[in-house]
Amino acid sequence: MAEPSSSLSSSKDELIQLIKRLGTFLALKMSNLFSISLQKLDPRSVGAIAGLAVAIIFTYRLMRSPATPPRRQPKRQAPTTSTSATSAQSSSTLMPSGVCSSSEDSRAQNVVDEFFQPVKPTLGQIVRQKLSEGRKVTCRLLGVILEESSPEELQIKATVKSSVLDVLLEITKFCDLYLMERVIDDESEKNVLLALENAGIFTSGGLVKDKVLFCSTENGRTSFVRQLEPDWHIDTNPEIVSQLAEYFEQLISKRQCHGITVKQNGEFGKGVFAETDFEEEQLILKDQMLLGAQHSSNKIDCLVCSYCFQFIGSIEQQIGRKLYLKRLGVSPHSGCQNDSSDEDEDEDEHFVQNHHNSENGASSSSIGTVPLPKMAVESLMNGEMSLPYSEKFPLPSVVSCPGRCEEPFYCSKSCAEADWESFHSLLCPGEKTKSQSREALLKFIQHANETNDIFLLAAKAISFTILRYRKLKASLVTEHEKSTVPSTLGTSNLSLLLDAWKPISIGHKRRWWDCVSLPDDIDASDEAAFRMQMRELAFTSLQLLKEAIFDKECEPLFSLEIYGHIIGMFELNNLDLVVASPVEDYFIYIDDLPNPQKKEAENITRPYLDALGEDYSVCCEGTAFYPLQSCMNHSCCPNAKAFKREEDRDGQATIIAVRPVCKREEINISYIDEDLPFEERQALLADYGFRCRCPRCLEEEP
Ligand SMILES: C[S@@+](CC[C@H](N)C(=O)[O-])C[C@H]1O[C@@H](n2cnc3c(N)ncnc32)[C@H](O)[C@@H]1O
Repeated sequence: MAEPSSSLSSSKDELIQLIKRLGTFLALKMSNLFSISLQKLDPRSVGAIAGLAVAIIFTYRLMRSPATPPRRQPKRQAPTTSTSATSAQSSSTLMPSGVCSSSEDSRAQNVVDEFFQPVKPTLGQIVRQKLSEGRKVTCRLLGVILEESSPEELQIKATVKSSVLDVLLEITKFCDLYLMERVIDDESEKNVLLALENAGIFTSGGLVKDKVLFCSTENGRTSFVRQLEPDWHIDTNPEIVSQLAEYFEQLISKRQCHGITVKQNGEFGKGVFAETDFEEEQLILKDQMLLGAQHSSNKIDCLVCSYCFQFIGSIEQQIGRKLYLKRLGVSPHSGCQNDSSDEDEDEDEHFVQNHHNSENGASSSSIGTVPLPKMAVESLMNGEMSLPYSEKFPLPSVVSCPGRCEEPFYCSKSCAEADWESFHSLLCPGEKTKSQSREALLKFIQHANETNDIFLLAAKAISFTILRYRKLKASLVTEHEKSTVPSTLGTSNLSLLLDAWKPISIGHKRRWWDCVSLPDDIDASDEAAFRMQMRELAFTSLQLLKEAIFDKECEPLFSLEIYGHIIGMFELNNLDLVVASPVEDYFIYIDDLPNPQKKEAENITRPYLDALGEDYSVCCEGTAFYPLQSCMNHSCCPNAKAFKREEDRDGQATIIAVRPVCKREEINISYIDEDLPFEERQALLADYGFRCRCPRCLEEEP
């Protein structure tokens, strides 16, 4: 074994100093790294590893997900999202994709490496081991890759540390590496790029210039990291690491749920942990959704506020509207209508007949729907007719869209304004829209309704980010106008966009077409072609959206990569949005009345109940992304569940303890029906990209 060189001893001194300054955990981590390098590597490599070790001290393990999730058939049990769109499933048009990703190449390389395991591990193997097979790494430049330690120095020159070059090149071989730094001016950017170029990082290593990112603030770096979601981030500034946790602290304090915290769970990314003890059935968290949408097909059944998702109007309006739309034959997908005017006379006949039946105590509600005459339906809709005891179930009155489009309705002016400000102003096909083309918008909406309504939620995510970006920019302009400090405007558009994207960046993501579960009717041999079709479907949807709301300053948002990751985030994180219907409560109330009130009330309500048929009261159904709940990991023996109580009548997610939870315990929910047998559970969880190793699974594993 070669002797340590002098550069090695100075690196060793540097490490000893750092070990003294830092806590036991970090010291252990670093000394492990160092001891391997001392024993197995030649001096040059030892110097390189030691150089990187200085940086790794402040690494932050981020959002780690398994590199190659095992994929199985079938499926998630209750896909809250998207998944596969019907129009894209026809096997006759399936084409093999023939695509081989760079990550597949590097995986192949890994296998080869492992097969021919040399006696001494190579530098590549050690780096890989240290990064625990992480596939994406972000790293700051100052003090880690570069000799310089301040942005001011970069204005004059930039010098790549020779001691880290080998490790850096090694990382670029199997990881997606992004380098980032705060710079003061364009000259600094040029100096950095030149230094990296001269060091051969763009030629010998796999790095491209686009992956060297510059921002004008320290916060910008945090935003980059959030956006890129690396497995590892390497930094010299411990504040950056703590900033990454700050967002969740703010959310927790806003929701006034002080009993929890979000931190790395040490195995599979973020997790939610108890900060206090919880009793069985105690509320752990009420999480306000970040993005949510009612399913298109559910809009006929329930009229809800498009922002908070509570039922609106009145019991009469809920029933009348549903019967009215049913009469018109409105299809949730096409919005098409059948002319039913000729049938009115027949229906009057039915109504009389049915009314008699109900007076005789006969019920047809379980047999099928019995249509009502037009007038009876319309008088319910327009408030002329009121149902007995409906005043016991008051609902907020309906507020229309401020942009004067036909569709979203709200429970209050404040919800209407909040929706307008956050999402809808860009997506409104009404006359006051802020989109660039109402026609294009209508085409996008129609395409989503005909294929997959998850695209409507993805559009919300993009609109949300653009509108946030514009607000952030406007507030910067206002600040600049007030102050005499030189403006940083113009140099920081990307960092501003990343700030706007921050709330969405935190969700665990994979590309939709890579993680969407394979539908039952698609043969495993057609999987590649199916995934290709999903990608193409997303591409078409994105083009339509682009025509409607494209914004040059937010161009990165309109890439297929981002669009795919947004939808993939819904796939892996979303909860079903469920709000119970007050119509059900109403009919139960009538049924529970004592006689003779019950009989009198039923004489009026029975025809409506019969006309509604079996699905007389349907919940509001949709899908939503919840920022805190989405950090909860899965267990087949969970200590919590997402559960709507009687009083939870809006779109918030409610997480309840299912057994006593102790302080510092991780809060787990089950993503699937945990009563299923072991193999079925694992098959369903494969769609989330992991194999469960909770205590129950370990015990039940054959
Ligand atoms: C809803 S997210 C949970 C939060 C996630 N850990 C993060 O960092 O954002 C779901 C993802 O977390 C990971 N995950 C959750 N529970 C897990 C478990 N029991 N074992 C392994 N990975 C898990 C999987 O990658 C899954 O797709």
